[in-house]
Amino acid sequence: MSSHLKPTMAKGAGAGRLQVALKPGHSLMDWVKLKNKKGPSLAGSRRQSREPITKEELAQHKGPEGEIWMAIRGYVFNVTPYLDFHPGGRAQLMKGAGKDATKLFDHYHPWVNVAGMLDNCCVGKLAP
Ligand code: HEM
Repeated sequence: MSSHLKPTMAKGAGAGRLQVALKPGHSLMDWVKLKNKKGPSLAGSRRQSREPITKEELAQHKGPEGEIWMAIRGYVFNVTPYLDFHPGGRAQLMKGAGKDATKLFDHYHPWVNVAGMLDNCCVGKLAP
């Protein structure tokens, strides 16, 4: 095997990969189309509020019923519509439900542009 192929192999089929099979119609492209569709935002009940969100309010949105919220890098996102689109699966994403998941997020994929991918799901800023 030529050496330039090694990183792809390591990230792909090899051991330690936690990527799941997504349901049909739930690819990254499908998500981008859905989130960019004209219409109401995907932020859910609180609707991209200017009022910062406290840790207590965040903690009320951890399921199993209602919306699932998650704070990453200072912003709170309603990840409910994204659950079935997450390449790491629902269970992994749920680990951060109702809390500041920045550390978990950066542990698995610091390169993922959360603000770009979940812009339409942003509920507001996390209160300091
Ligand atoms: C508790 C929070 C989270 C955890 C524990 C988590 C975990 C994971 C895991 C285990 C994978 C599979 C990594 C692999 O390929 O082996 C993954 C992939 C991915 N996750 Fe998450 N994730 C979290 C939150 C998020 C959020 C909020 C987003 C939305 C922007 C996101 C977007 C992605 C993307 C795009 C991939 C594919 C990355 C790639 O293949 O380069 N994740 N995640």
